[in-house]
Amino acid sequence: MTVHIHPSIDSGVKKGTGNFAGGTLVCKCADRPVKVAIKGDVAHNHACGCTKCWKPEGATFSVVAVVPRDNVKVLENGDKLQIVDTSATIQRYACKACGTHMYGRIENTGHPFYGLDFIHPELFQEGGWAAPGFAAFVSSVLESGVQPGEMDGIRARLKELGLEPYDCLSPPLMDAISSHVAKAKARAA
Ligand SMILES: N[C@@H](CCC(=O)N[C@@H](CSCO)C(=O)NCC(=O)O)C(=O)O
Ligand SMILES: [Zn+2]
Ligand SMILES: [Zn+2]
Repeated sequence: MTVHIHPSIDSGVKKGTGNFAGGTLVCKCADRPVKVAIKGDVAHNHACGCTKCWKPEGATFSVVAVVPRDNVKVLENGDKLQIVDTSATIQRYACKACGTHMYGRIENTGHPFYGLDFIHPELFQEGGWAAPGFAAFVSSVLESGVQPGEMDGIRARLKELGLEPYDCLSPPLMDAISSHVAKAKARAA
């Protein structure tokens, strides 16, 4: 059986150019699409199996990356944006008309990833952004209706695509989170 992960990587992960200067994210609306300008390339691009990240129709995973929040600017039709879940750590700004998440922002200044916004690079009207490098929250796809018996095939396909599967974030990102927590604890002691 064919395992579908995400339309932008199902036929292979396309390498970034290494010098992507940024571009414009565009939602799916034919009328008055929301446009968001991003300066510079994305970092920590990954496939995410969590239930909160936006996935295009039929995808099992999202593809999501981070950029500095100061590099994100709503260009057009920002009146169509609304926060999906104001209680979530990542406040995802989605188009009210088509549901596409345009960027996700962390407002908690104490969060390890404060200062970084989450975006979906497939929404760039330009190509060449840094490719996804791993898969995160893989076991979480079970929360979206994937059957346990499908997990071996999903993990095997992710490996085949060169996206090492993790059930949380990648080791470098988990290390960054724990280092941040350790420093915060040391400061408070
Ligand atoms: N099993 C849960 C996991 C959700 C989760 O913790 N998602 C991560 C990663 S999102 C980008 O990689 C997270 O940081 N979430 C914070 C938030 O979404 O606000 C599920 O699947 O829902
Ligand atoms: Zn839209
Ligand atoms: Zn996610």
